[in-house]
Amino acid sequence: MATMSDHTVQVLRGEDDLRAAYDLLRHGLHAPPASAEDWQRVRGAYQEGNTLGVFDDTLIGTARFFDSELVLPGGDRVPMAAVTGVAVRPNRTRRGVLTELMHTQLTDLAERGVPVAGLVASEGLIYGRFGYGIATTSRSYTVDRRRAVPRPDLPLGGEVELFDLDTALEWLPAVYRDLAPRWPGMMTRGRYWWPAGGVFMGRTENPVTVAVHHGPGGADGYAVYQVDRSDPRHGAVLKLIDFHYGSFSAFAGIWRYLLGVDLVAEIEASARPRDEYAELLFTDPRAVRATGAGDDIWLRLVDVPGALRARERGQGTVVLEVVDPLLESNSGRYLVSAGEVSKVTTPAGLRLNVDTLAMIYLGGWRPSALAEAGRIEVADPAAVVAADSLFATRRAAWCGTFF
Ligand SMILES: CC(=O)SCCNC(=O)CCNC(=O)[C@H](O)C(C)(C)COP(=O)(O)OP(=O)(O)OC[C@H]1O[C@@H](n2cnc3c(N)ncnc32)[C@H](O)[C@@H]1OP(=O)(O)O
Repeated sequence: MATMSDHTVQVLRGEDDLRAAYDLLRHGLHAPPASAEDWQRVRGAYQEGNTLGVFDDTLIGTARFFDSELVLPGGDRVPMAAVTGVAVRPNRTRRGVLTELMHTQLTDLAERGVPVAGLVASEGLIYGRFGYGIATTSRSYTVDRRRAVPRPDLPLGGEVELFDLDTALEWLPAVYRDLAPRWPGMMTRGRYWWPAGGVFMGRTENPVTVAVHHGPGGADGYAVYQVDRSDPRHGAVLKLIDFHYGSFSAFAGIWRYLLGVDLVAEIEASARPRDEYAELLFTDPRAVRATGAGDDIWLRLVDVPGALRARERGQGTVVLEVVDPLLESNSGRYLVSAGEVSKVTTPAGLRLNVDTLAMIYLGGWRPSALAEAGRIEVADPAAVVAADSLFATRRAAWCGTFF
């Protein structure tokens, strides 16, 4: 495909090469080599033609993606390349191997016409230079079970049924698919997500339970969890591994169930939506304690005008000058309003890099905050006000899917 002086980048197709790519990833992440059984489970996540390998005398770098769809403000979806499996052999880092991979992958995605790419970053310094920006964020919280009493006005919720993980994995894909997505930034989980997603959910010594909530129309939410009893001084901690629902009533119903699980002192909810207000559930809002916050999904707008057109936009008109050194055809000035996105030659009110555009794309950050921080150059102060209103969303953006 592409060559550097001492590297070649290729699409990996053979079974041995794909397995080597998975082992290289595990090595890079300091995980032990995969057993034959692990590999058999994860193999299905490798979508044909989407895994790159860099070689010198051996495989020294890899990256792959699988097809997904991103839920946009307004509810429409766009195809998203979900990028994952990125690693460079530890004795070959910092000599441009990832750069080569990212350039090859993004050029390929642009040729395929994929409008956006997304990833979950292992570190914060890696992906900005390739045009990725933090598009969604999350907060983590714990609930003190003994203090958490449901408010009397809380919806009652429905019945909860319990399953072990292997049984649940047979139909959980359909439950997740049929839930109404509540947050911009959520993604579809197709057949290439579940093999690795299932392994990820089961990665604990403790039994994993799946609680499925049934509302009037059938399954409308579920919580995958494990209970950790390793610290007897604190009592057991129920840890949510995957938690999705299509309505507030399902949210409340699942919480009612979780509060009833015996021996549990605390319930830990990690990487949840910033506006998932568990505080609203309980008579004492301080039963909920925020324990952290962080970046969730990073996005790369591969086709800037296509991506901008696809999302619902608020009131206002602004001319944005976008700078994209890696995918040059994105660079230029765009008039953006509720009804129009078009390339123009008129002066721009705001100038920003493509990674910063990804940060405002799902409403995850306010343009005015980014302007204040120097991430957006302001030629016309009125353009900041317009951009705030154009890109605002009703709910905080959240992805909630690990890959
Ligand atoms: C989506 C996912 O899969 S996330 C998982 C990512 N993988 C991992 O974290 C596994 C462990 N890490 C690695 O395998 C490698 O260090 C990688 C893939 C992160 C980086 O690969 P490299 O080949 O070293 O990157 P490359 O040499 O192209 O670096 C390009 C630039 O980014 C910088 N950079 C790369 N990785 C990092 C990092 N982790 N921290 C800080 N800077 C970094 C380099 O210093 C370089 O900067 P420069 O151009 O100013 O010199």
